[in-house]
Amino acid sequence: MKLNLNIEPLSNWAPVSNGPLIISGPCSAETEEQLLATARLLKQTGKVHVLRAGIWKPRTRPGEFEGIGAVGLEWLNKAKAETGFPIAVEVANAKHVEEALAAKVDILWIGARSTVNPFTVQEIADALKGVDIPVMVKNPINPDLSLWIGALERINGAGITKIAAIHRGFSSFEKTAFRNEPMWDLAINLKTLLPELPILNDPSHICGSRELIPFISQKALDLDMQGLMIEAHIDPTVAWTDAKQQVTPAALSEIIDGFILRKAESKNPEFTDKLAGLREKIDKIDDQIFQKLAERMKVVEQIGEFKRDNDVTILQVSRWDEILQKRVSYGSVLNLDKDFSAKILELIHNESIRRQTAIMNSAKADLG
Ligand SMILES: O=C(O)C(=O)C[C@]1(C(=O)O)C=C[C@@H](O)C=C1
Repeated sequence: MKLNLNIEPLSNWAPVSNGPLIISGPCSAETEEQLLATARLLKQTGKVHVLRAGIWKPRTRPGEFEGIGAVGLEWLNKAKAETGFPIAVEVANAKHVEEALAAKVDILWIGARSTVNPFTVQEIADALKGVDIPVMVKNPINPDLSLWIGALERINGAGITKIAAIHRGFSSFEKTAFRNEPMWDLAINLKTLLPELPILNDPSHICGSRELIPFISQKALDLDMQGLMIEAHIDPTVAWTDAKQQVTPAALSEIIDGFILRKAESKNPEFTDKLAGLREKIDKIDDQIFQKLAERMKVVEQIGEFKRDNDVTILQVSRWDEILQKRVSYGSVLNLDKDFSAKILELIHNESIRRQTAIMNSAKADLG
Protein backbone atom coordinates (compact mmCIF):
# COMPACT_ATOMS: atom_id res chain seq x y z
CA MET A 1 0.00 0.00 0.00
CA LYS A 2 1.27 3.45 -0.90
CA LEU A 3 -0.03 6.69 0.57
CA ASN A 4 -0.82 9.65 -1.58
CA LEU A 5 0.70 12.90 -0.32
CA ASN A 6 1.91 15.83 -2.37
CA ILE A 7 5.57 16.06 -1.34
CA GLU A 8 8.39 18.02 -2.99
CA PRO A 9 11.90 16.59 -3.14
CA LEU A 10 14.32 17.81 -0.49
CA SER A 11 16.51 19.46 -3.15
CA ASN A 12 13.60 21.87 -3.91
CA TRP A 13 13.95 23.55 -0.55
CA ALA A 14 17.04 22.44 1.35
CA PRO A 15 20.45 23.96 0.62
CA VAL A 16 22.12 20.63 -0.11
CA SER A 17 23.62 19.21 -3.29
CA ASN A 18 25.25 15.85 -2.69
CA GLY A 19 25.57 14.19 0.68
CA PRO A 20 23.21 14.45 3.62
CA LEU A 21 21.52 17.65 4.78
CA ILE A 22 23.19 18.64 8.05
CA ILE A 23 21.09 20.66 10.50
CA SER A 24 22.91 21.68 13.65
CA GLY A 25 22.88 24.13 16.50
CA PRO A 26 22.23 24.13 20.22
CA CYS A 27 19.45 22.17 21.88
CA SER A 28 18.34 25.50 23.39
CA ALA A 29 19.19 29.06 22.54
CA GLU A 30 20.48 30.23 25.95
CA THR A 31 22.11 33.60 25.37
CA GLU A 32 22.83 35.69 22.32
CA GLU A 33 26.59 35.07 22.78
CA GLN A 34 26.18 31.29 23.09
CA LEU A 35 24.03 31.09 19.96
CA LEU A 36 26.22 33.40 17.84
CA ALA A 37 29.48 31.76 18.96
CA THR A 38 28.09 28.29 18.20
CA ALA A 39 26.76 29.43 14.81
CA ARG A 40 30.13 30.99 13.87
CA LEU A 41 32.04 27.79 14.65
CA LEU A 42 29.45 25.68 12.80
CA LYS A 43 29.90 27.96 9.80
CA GLN A 44 33.68 27.52 9.99
CA THR A 45 33.31 23.73 9.63
CA GLY A 46 31.86 24.31 6.15
CA LYS A 47 29.79 21.15 6.67
CA VAL A 48 26.53 22.47 8.12
CA HIS A 49 23.59 23.66 6.00
CA VAL A 50 20.93 24.83 8.47
CA LEU A 51 21.13 26.39 11.95
CA ARG A 52 18.68 25.08 14.53
CA ALA A 53 17.92 26.20 18.10
CA GLY A 54 15.12 25.39 20.51
CA ILE A 55 13.49 28.52 21.87
CA TRP A 56 10.26 27.00 23.22
CA LYS A 57 11.18 23.84 25.10
CA PRO A 58 8.61 21.27 26.22
CA ARG A 59 9.89 19.96 29.56
CA THR A 60 8.64 16.95 31.46
CA ARG A 61 8.45 18.74 34.81
CA PRO A 62 7.58 22.38 35.48
CA GLY A 63 10.27 24.60 36.92
CA GLU A 64 12.95 23.54 34.44
CA PHE A 65 14.26 25.93 31.78
CA GLU A 66 11.41 26.17 29.25
CA GLY A 67 13.24 28.03 26.53
CA ILE A 68 14.24 31.63 26.10
CA GLY A 69 11.14 32.46 24.05
CA ALA A 70 10.65 34.87 21.17
CA VAL A 71 13.81 36.90 21.88
CA GLY A 72 15.67 33.82 20.61
CA LEU A 73 14.19 34.51 17.18
CA GLU A 74 16.06 37.83 17.10
CA TRP A 75 19.32 36.07 18.01
CA LEU A 76 18.71 33.45 15.33
CA ASN A 77 18.20 36.21 12.78
CA LYS A 78 21.46 37.84 13.85
CA ALA A 79 23.20 34.49 13.40
CA LYS A 80 21.55 34.14 10.00
CA ALA A 81 22.67 37.63 8.91
CA GLU A 82 26.25 36.85 9.95
CA THR A 83 26.61 33.26 8.72
CA GLY A 84 24.04 33.01 5.93
CA PHE A 85 22.55 29.89 7.53
CA PRO A 86 18.81 29.32 7.00
CA ILE A 87 17.29 29.01 10.49
CA ALA A 88 14.98 26.34 11.94
CA VAL A 89 12.92 26.24 15.13
CA GLU A 90 10.45 23.89 16.79
CA VAL A 91 6.84 25.07 17.00
CA ALA A 92 4.27 23.53 19.32
CA ASN A 93 1.19 25.74 18.91
CA ALA A 94 -0.39 28.37 16.66
CA LYS A 95 1.24 31.26 18.57
CA HIS A 96 4.71 29.78 18.00
CA VAL A 97 3.91 29.45 14.29
CA GLU A 98 2.77 33.09 14.08
CA GLU A 99 5.86 34.37 15.89
CA ALA A 100 8.23 32.18 13.85
CA LEU A 101 6.61 33.29 10.59
CA ALA A 102 6.73 36.94 11.65
CA ALA A 103 10.46 36.48 12.37
CA LYS A 104 10.95 34.96 8.90
CA VAL A 105 12.20 31.62 10.19
CA ASP A 106 13.10 29.45 7.18
CA ILE A 107 12.16 25.97 8.38
CA LEU A 108 9.82 24.76 11.14
CA TRP A 109 9.71 21.43 12.88
CA ILE A 110 7.10 19.74 15.02
CA GLY A 111 8.51 17.92 18.05
CA ALA A 112 7.79 14.38 19.19
CA ARG A 113 5.63 15.52 22.09
CA SER A 114 3.42 17.49 19.68
CA THR A 115 3.19 14.85 16.94
CA VAL A 116 1.63 12.59 19.52
CA ASN A 117 -1.40 14.89 19.83
CA PRO A 118 -3.65 15.30 16.75
CA PHE A 119 -5.28 18.43 18.26
CA THR A 120 -1.88 20.12 18.52
CA VAL A 121 -0.82 19.06 15.03
CA GLN A 122 -4.13 20.29 13.58
CA GLU A 123 -3.75 23.63 15.37
CA ILE A 124 -0.29 24.01 13.85
CA ALA A 125 -1.57 22.91 10.42
CA ASP A 126 -4.41 25.47 10.58
CA ALA A 127 -1.94 28.23 11.46
CA LEU A 128 0.13 27.24 8.40
CA LYS A 129 -2.72 27.42 5.86
CA GLY A 130 -1.69 29.48 2.83
CA VAL A 131 1.97 29.65 3.93
CA ASP A 132 4.81 28.22 1.87
CA ILE A 133 7.43 27.02 4.36
CA PRO A 134 9.21 23.69 4.87
CA VAL A 135 7.93 21.71 7.85
CA MET A 136 9.68 18.71 9.38
CA VAL A 137 7.69 16.31 11.54
CA LYS A 138 9.44 14.30 14.24
CA ASN A 139 8.07 10.88 15.09
CA PRO A 140 5.67 10.72 18.04
CA ILE A 141 7.25 9.68 21.36
CA ASN A 142 5.41 6.35 21.30
CA PRO A 143 6.04 3.87 18.49
CA ASP A 144 2.83 4.53 16.57
CA LEU A 145 3.37 4.85 12.81
CA SER A 146 -0.24 5.97 12.21
CA LEU A 147 0.20 9.00 14.45
CA TRP A 148 3.36 9.96 12.57
CA ILE A 149 1.61 9.53 9.20
CA GLY A 150 -1.47 11.36 10.52
CA ALA A 151 0.66 14.37 11.45
CA LEU A 152 2.29 14.41 8.00
CA GLU A 153 -1.17 14.20 6.42
CA ARG A 154 -2.49 17.09 8.52
CA ILE A 155 0.46 19.31 7.58
CA ASN A 156 0.18 18.32 3.92
CA GLY A 157 -3.58 18.91 4.12
CA ALA A 158 -2.85 22.53 5.06
CA GLY A 159 -1.10 22.92 1.68
CA ILE A 160 2.49 22.43 2.88
CA THR A 161 4.37 20.39 0.27
CA LYS A 162 7.91 20.97 1.54
CA ILE A 163 7.73 18.23 4.11
CA ALA A 164 10.24 15.92 5.74
CA ALA A 165 10.03 13.43 8.59
CA ILE A 166 12.58 13.31 11.38
CA HIS A 167 13.27 9.97 13.03
CA ARG A 168 14.27 10.71 16.65
CA GLY A 169 13.53 7.37 18.28
CA PHE A 170 10.78 6.22 20.64
CA SER A 171 10.29 6.12 24.40
CA SER A 172 10.43 2.64 25.80
CA PHE A 173 9.71 1.30 29.24
CA GLU A 174 12.84 -0.84 29.23
CA LYS A 175 16.13 0.89 29.99
CA THR A 176 18.50 0.46 27.05
CA ALA A 177 21.71 2.04 25.81
CA PHE A 178 19.62 4.61 23.97
CA ARG A 179 17.64 7.54 25.34
CA ASN A 180 15.00 6.79 22.71
CA GLU A 181 14.92 3.38 21.05
CA PRO A 182 15.58 3.75 17.31
CA MET A 183 13.05 1.06 16.28
CA TRP A 184 14.35 1.45 12.74
CA ASP A 185 11.54 -0.67 11.31
CA LEU A 186 9.05 2.19 11.87
CA ALA A 187 11.14 4.56 9.77
CA ILE A 188 11.59 1.84 7.16
CA ASN A 189 7.82 1.25 7.08
CA LEU A 190 7.22 4.99 6.67
CA LYS A 191 9.68 5.09 3.75
CA THR A 192 7.95 2.07 2.20
CA LEU A 193 4.53 3.74 2.42
CA LEU A 194 5.80 7.16 1.30
CA PRO A 195 8.91 6.61 -0.85
CA GLU A 196 9.03 10.26 -1.92
CA LEU A 197 9.09 11.55 1.69
CA PRO A 198 12.54 12.78 2.76
CA ILE A 199 13.45 11.25 6.13
CA LEU A 200 16.13 12.77 8.32
CA ASN A 201 17.57 11.26 11.46
CA ASP A 202 18.11 12.90 14.85
CA PRO A 203 20.90 10.86 16.46
CA SER A 204 21.17 13.30 19.40
CA HIS A 205 17.74 12.33 20.75
CA ILE A 206 18.12 8.65 19.92
CA CYS A 207 21.48 8.40 21.67
CA GLY A 208 21.08 10.74 24.61
CA SER A 209 24.88 10.69 24.91
CA ARG A 210 27.35 11.99 22.36
CA GLU A 211 29.50 8.83 22.20
CA LEU A 212 26.89 6.88 20.24
CA ILE A 213 26.16 9.63 17.69
CA PRO A 214 28.66 8.52 14.98
CA PHE A 215 27.32 4.95 15.02
CA ILE A 216 23.64 5.95 14.80
CA SER A 217 24.34 8.62 12.16
CA GLN A 218 26.18 6.13 9.94
CA LYS A 219 23.38 3.59 10.34
CA ALA A 220 20.81 6.25 9.35
CA LEU A 221 22.84 7.12 6.25
CA ASP A 222 23.13 3.43 5.39
CA LEU A 223 19.33 3.21 5.62
CA ASP A 224 19.23 5.94 2.96
CA MET A 225 18.06 8.74 5.24
CA GLN A 226 18.65 12.10 3.61
CA GLY A 227 19.90 14.20 6.47
CA LEU A 228 20.89 14.49 10.10
CA MET A 229 19.88 16.89 12.84
CA ILE A 230 22.74 16.88 15.36
CA GLU A 231 22.76 19.19 18.37
CA ALA A 232 25.93 21.26 18.81
CA HIS A 233 26.89 23.70 21.55
CA ILE A 234 29.93 25.94 21.98
CA ASP A 235 30.52 24.24 25.36
CA PRO A 236 28.21 21.24 25.91
CA THR A 237 29.45 20.72 29.47
CA VAL A 238 27.63 23.87 30.60
CA ALA A 239 24.55 23.51 28.34
CA TRP A 240 21.26 24.38 30.07
CA THR A 241 19.47 21.43 28.43
CA ASP A 242 20.54 18.00 27.17
CA ALA A 243 24.22 18.58 28.03
CA LYS A 244 25.19 14.92 27.56
CA GLN A 245 23.99 14.63 23.98
CA GLN A 246 25.41 17.85 22.51
CA VAL A 247 28.77 18.02 20.74
CA THR A 248 31.13 20.90 20.06
CA PRO A 249 31.21 22.21 16.48
CA ALA A 250 34.73 20.74 16.17
CA ALA A 251 33.49 17.31 17.29
CA LEU A 252 30.59 17.59 14.84
CA SER A 253 33.06 18.29 12.06
CA GLU A 254 35.02 15.13 12.98
CA ILE A 255 31.84 13.05 13.10
CA ILE A 256 30.90 14.23 9.61
CA ASP A 257 34.42 13.54 8.30
CA GLY A 258 34.05 9.95 9.53
CA PHE A 259 30.92 9.24 7.47
CA ILE A 260 31.08 6.75 4.66
CA LEU A 261 28.59 7.99 2.07
CA ARG A 262 26.99 5.14 0.19
CA LYS A 263 24.67 5.65 -2.76
CA ALA A 264 21.20 4.16 -3.14
CA GLU A 265 22.27 2.31 -6.29
CA SER A 266 25.22 1.72 -8.57
CA LYS A 267 25.11 1.88 -12.36
CA ASN A 268 28.32 -0.15 -12.69
CA PRO A 269 27.31 -3.10 -14.97
CA GLU A 270 29.55 -5.56 -13.10
CA PHE A 271 27.79 -4.64 -9.86
CA THR A 272 24.27 -4.70 -11.32
CA ASP A 273 24.85 -8.10 -13.02
CA LYS A 274 26.22 -9.70 -9.89
CA LEU A 275 23.42 -8.18 -7.76
CA ALA A 276 20.78 -9.49 -10.20
CA GLY A 277 22.31 -12.99 -9.95
CA LEU A 278 22.31 -12.94 -6.15
CA ARG A 279 18.73 -11.61 -6.06
CA GLU A 280 17.66 -14.45 -8.32
CA LYS A 281 19.11 -16.87 -5.76
CA ILE A 282 17.19 -15.11 -2.98
CA ASP A 283 13.95 -15.30 -4.98
CA LYS A 284 14.38 -19.08 -5.35
CA ILE A 285 15.17 -19.56 -1.67
CA ASP A 286 12.18 -17.40 -0.65
CA ASP A 287 9.93 -19.54 -2.87
CA GLN A 288 11.22 -22.65 -1.13
CA ILE A 289 10.69 -21.13 2.32
CA PHE A 290 7.08 -20.27 1.40
CA GLN A 291 6.41 -23.71 -0.09
CA LYS A 292 7.69 -25.30 3.14
CA LEU A 293 5.62 -22.94 5.28
CA ALA A 294 2.50 -23.83 3.29
CA GLU A 295 3.30 -27.54 3.71
CA ARG A 296 3.76 -27.07 7.44
CA MET A 297 0.42 -25.27 7.72
CA LYS A 298 -1.33 -28.16 6.00
CA VAL A 299 0.01 -30.52 8.66
CA VAL A 300 -0.98 -28.02 11.37
CA GLU A 301 -4.53 -28.07 9.98
CA GLN A 302 -4.58 -31.87 10.02
CA ILE A 303 -3.50 -31.78 13.68
CA GLY A 304 -6.21 -29.14 14.30
CA GLU A 305 -8.93 -31.40 12.89
CA PHE A 306 -7.59 -34.31 14.89
CA LYS A 307 -7.59 -32.27 18.09
CA ARG A 308 -11.12 -30.95 17.40
CA ASP A 309 -12.46 -34.44 16.83
CA ASN A 310 -10.83 -35.67 20.04
CA ASP A 311 -11.54 -32.59 22.18
CA VAL A 312 -7.89 -31.73 22.75
CA THR A 313 -6.73 -28.14 23.32
CA ILE A 314 -4.98 -26.14 20.65
CA LEU A 315 -2.12 -24.92 22.81
CA GLN A 316 0.38 -27.60 23.72
CA VAL A 317 2.88 -25.75 25.83
CA SER A 318 5.42 -28.52 26.31
CA ARG A 319 5.49 -29.35 22.59
CA TRP A 320 5.76 -25.66 21.72
CA ASP A 321 8.57 -25.22 24.24
CA GLU A 322 10.39 -28.23 22.81
CA ILE A 323 10.13 -26.78 19.28
CA LEU A 324 11.39 -23.42 20.48
CA GLN A 325 14.41 -24.86 22.33
CA LYS A 326 15.40 -27.32 19.61
CA ARG A 327 14.99 -25.01 16.62
CA VAL A 328 16.64 -22.00 18.25
CA SER A 329 19.73 -24.06 19.14
CA TYR A 330 19.74 -25.69 15.70
CA GLY A 331 19.48 -22.19 14.25
CA SER A 332 22.49 -20.98 16.19
CA VAL A 333 24.53 -23.91 14.84
CA LEU A 334 23.52 -22.63 11.40
CA ASN A 335 24.67 -19.14 12.40
CA LEU A 336 21.16 -17.72 12.86
CA ASP A 337 20.65 -15.15 15.60
CA LYS A 338 18.68 -16.62 18.53
CA ASP A 339 16.23 -13.70 18.78
CA PHE A 340 15.62 -13.86 15.05
CA SER A 341 14.90 -17.62 15.20
CA ALA A 342 12.61 -17.20 18.19
CA LYS A 343 10.67 -14.38 16.48
CA ILE A 344 10.10 -16.45 13.33
CA LEU A 345 8.95 -19.44 15.37
CA GLU A 346 6.56 -17.24 17.34
CA LEU A 347 5.03 -15.93 14.12
CA ILE A 348 4.60 -19.47 12.84
CA HIS A 349 3.12 -20.71 16.12
CA ASN A 350 0.66 -17.80 16.22
CA GLU A 351 -0.46 -18.64 12.70
CA SER A 352 -0.87 -22.31 13.70
CA ILE A 353 -3.08 -21.23 16.59
CA ARG A 354 -5.11 -18.93 14.35
CA ARG A 355 -5.72 -21.72 11.84
CA GLN A 356 -6.53 -24.32 14.48
CA THR A 357 -8.94 -21.88 16.15
CA ALA A 358 -10.86 -21.58 12.86
CA ILE A 359 -10.93 -25.38 12.65
CA MET A 360 -12.15 -25.78 16.27
CA ASN A 361 -15.04 -23.49 15.38
CA SER A 362 -16.01 -25.64 12.40
CA ALA A 363 -18.10 -28.78 12.56
CA LYS A 364 -16.54 -32.02 13.80
CA ALA A 365 -15.86 -34.71 11.23
CA ASP A 366 -18.33 -37.57 11.30
CA LEU A 367 -16.43 -40.08 13.41
CA GLY A 368 -18.83 -42.77 12.34
O1 LIG B 1 1.93 -30.10 17.96
C1 LIG B 1 0.79 -29.64 17.99
O2 LIG B 1 -0.06 -29.99 18.84
C2 LIG B 1 0.38 -28.62 17.04
O3 LIG B 1 -0.77 -28.28 16.93
C3 LIG B 1 1.43 -27.89 16.25
C4 LIG B 1 1.92 -26.65 16.92
C5 LIG B 1 2.96 -26.06 15.91
O4 LIG B 1 2.64 -25.13 15.18
O5 LIG B 1 4.08 -26.61 15.87
C6 LIG B 1 0.82 -25.70 17.16
C7 LIG B 1 0.26 -25.48 18.38
C8 LIG B 1 0.77 -26.09 19.61
O6 LIG B 1 0.82 -25.19 20.68
C9 LIG B 1 2.05 -26.76 19.42
C10 LIG B 1 2.61 -26.96 18.19
